[in-house]
Amino acid sequence: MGVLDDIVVGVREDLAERQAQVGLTELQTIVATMPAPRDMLGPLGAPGLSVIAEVKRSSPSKGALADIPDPAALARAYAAGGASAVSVLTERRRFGGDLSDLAAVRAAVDVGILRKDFVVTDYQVWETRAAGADLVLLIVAALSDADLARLYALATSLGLTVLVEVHTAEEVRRAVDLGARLIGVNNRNLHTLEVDIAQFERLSALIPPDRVRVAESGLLSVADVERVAAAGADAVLVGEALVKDGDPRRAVAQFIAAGTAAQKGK
Ligand SMILES: O=P(O)(O)OC[C@@H](O)[C@@H](O)c1c[nH]c2ccccc12
Repeated sequence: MGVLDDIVVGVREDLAERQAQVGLTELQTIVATMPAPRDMLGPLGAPGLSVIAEVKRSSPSKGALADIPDPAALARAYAAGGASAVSVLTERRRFGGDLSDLAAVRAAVDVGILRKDFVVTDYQVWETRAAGADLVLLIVAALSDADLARLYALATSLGLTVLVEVHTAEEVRRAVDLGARLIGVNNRNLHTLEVDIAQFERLSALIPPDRVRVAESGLLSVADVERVAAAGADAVLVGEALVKDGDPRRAVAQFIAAGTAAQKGK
């Protein structure tokens, strides 16, 4: 089994526990009382490079990255630096995240929030919406076409913006056929955990220009951000470089400025 399949097994076990605590009907009742999620395609597709800044404690590839005792404080720094959205990892076993991190971030910032997890069931989509997220990640490599289409339709009907994640040309085709408006190229192969920023450069050209393009993972320096911005990225999704930086607010602002200049220089 690749790493991705392994992770999904654990995710399904944890999910069964949460589902035993809070039923689907209860989630639906909560959602019915909530305001609509924020529009995210507008801000992410706007001129200039957008940053989606991630709250990430650890990862299967790198192990522990940062303790992050106060996710809300980190999210506030990201927003102050100009991040268009904050991504919150809610997977527990490998990434050290939790839905309570998302709730804390929701209470702290007014920018968009992406729930970053391995969503494979309808229940998780409702859970994402009930937690106050505006965006949800769907990973093409983890889903059949039928599941991908069903989860995409459900998320969209709940007002969520879906970030559809791809890593190969075939997955780009599946995302485009689905009608995905927001497509993220993960530079990390989730089966082997290998990272190659050139993956964005290769696949970006296959994504129609009317879609919003996100470069994800492995962007560690200003030069990395400039490279993907010049290759057509509308937004970048960054975790490690920001959680390890002593001044995340400055780091976000610097990525936005450098990436925006690199887009113009194309
Ligand atoms: O920490 P990095 O290399 O900047 O990566 C952030 C983000 O792209 C990464 O966390 C990620 C992208 N897609 C995922 C899917 C599941 C878990 C994690 C991810």
